[in-house]
Amino acid sequence: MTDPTDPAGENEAKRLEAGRLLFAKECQFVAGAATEDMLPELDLTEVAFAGRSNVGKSSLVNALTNRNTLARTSNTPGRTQQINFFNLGDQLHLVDLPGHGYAKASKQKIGIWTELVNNYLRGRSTLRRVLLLIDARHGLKVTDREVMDMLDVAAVSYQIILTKVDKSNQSDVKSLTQKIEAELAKRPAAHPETMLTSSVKGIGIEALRAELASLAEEVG
Ligand SMILES: Nc1nc2c(ncn2[C@@H]2O[C@H](COP(=O)(O)OP(=O)(O)OP(=O)(O)O)[C@@H](O)[C@H]2O)c(=O)[nH]1
Ligand SMILES: [Mg+2]
Repeated sequence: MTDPTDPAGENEAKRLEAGRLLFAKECQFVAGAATEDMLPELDLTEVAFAGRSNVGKSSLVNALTNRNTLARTSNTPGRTQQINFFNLGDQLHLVDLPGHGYAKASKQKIGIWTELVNNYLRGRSTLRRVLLLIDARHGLKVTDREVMDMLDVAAVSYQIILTKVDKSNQSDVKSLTQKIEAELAKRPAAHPETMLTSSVKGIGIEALRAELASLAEEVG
């Protein structure tokens, strides 16, 4: 759709180029924190990938950075068991979180991860935005709304990212997006627009790179 404030699409082209440039930079694993005292220094702007187990957080980090094995992925919910930090070109930390909610792990382990993740999300001063990933087939679940409530209370900015859109038909994805936007509109703060992605098909990846580049640039 043509943006009336950018009829020739020049700003959009610039945004996409900034995304391409940022994500062409080297991306390196920095730290895996299983406890709060293992979190790295507060030296870079951070964007965190949150959401239920198996929603595709680690896959999205890999798709964005164009690396198959940077973040480990699996069919089994509960693959990521610590907070993994990746340094992208010394400009941004991409933060891959363990899943909220159901995972094939013990109750005790899930409790420990949930507390670690929630404390990170609520209390990290360099955390610029949380990408809350939602499986496009399933929509918002109780645990997602709990995370949204927590972030609203903590005044942390979050953006809904629908994942695995390759597995749904377009009209279902469209109506889910509208439903989510309507729900977001009732919440206390404004939230960036919901984005649609598929790590497998590469859908929405360029657009999300551009979005994250704009966050990396806004430091200061
Ligand atoms: N079809 C399809 N499958 C996907 C997509 N993204 C991820 N998957 C698959 O979904 C499964 C889970 O992906 P992960 O990236 O490990 O999910 P996660 O959210 O990191 O999971 P946890 O670390 O367990 O919380 C894997 O089998 C992926 O191959 C996608 O866009 N499309
Ligand atoms: Mg993972």
